[in-house]
Amino acid sequence: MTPRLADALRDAELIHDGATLDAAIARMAAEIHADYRDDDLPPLFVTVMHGGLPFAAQLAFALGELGLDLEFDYLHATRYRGQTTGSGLAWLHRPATPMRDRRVLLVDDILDEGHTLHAVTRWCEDQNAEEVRTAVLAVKLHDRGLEDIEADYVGVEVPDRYVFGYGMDYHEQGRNLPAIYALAE
Ligand SMILES: O=P(O)(O)OC[C@H]1O[C@H](OP(=O)(O)OP(=O)(O)O)[C@H](O)[C@@H]1O
Ligand code: HPA
Repeated sequence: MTPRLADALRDAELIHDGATLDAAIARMAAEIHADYRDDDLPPLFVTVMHGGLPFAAQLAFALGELGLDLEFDYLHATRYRGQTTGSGLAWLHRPATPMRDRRVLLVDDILDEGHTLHAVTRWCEDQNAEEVRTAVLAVKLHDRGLEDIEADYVGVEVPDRYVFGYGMDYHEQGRNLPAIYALAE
């Protein structure tokens, strides 16, 4: 039987509340705006589904308020598939927009071991993107990650525990919680 979100939430620890995440996203938007505002073309803003969706939406509105236009696309690559440990990466959807000579900004919820961002960054580079940058809402603190994988824009840090909320799932539940929680240990 699928574990229930309500049971997990009862014992979970609140790691970052909504106000903290809003502030982190506003700061990231200011950094991104400063880096892209002089470009002729808008950045190709690629949401990594499913987890990146809520963060990407908030970040896109924050950038719109600052006056930075974006061209949207998305990809879906998953290695957790509703589980709490990762395995091989499966591509479920690749972006359709030609990337040649574009500045691509990949937007995801979490950088954990780094395999997902590494693979999707490499794929965009193989499409001859001019540049590929990454924005993640959360980075997990541990030393199991791929070497040399760092996001260009980071919202918050989370402890080395399974976290959920703000896009991240607990057995495909809880993605629309407006805060980040850690499962009880
Ligand atoms: O750094 P990593 O260890 O590779 O983990 C990070 C990835 O894992 C999650 O995706 P998931 O595979 O759960 O797919 P989902 O977004 O559809 O839930 C998350 O959204 C990141 O894309
Ligand atoms: O801690 C996590 N929570 C949710 N999804 C994830 N994908 C990688 N790590 C995590």
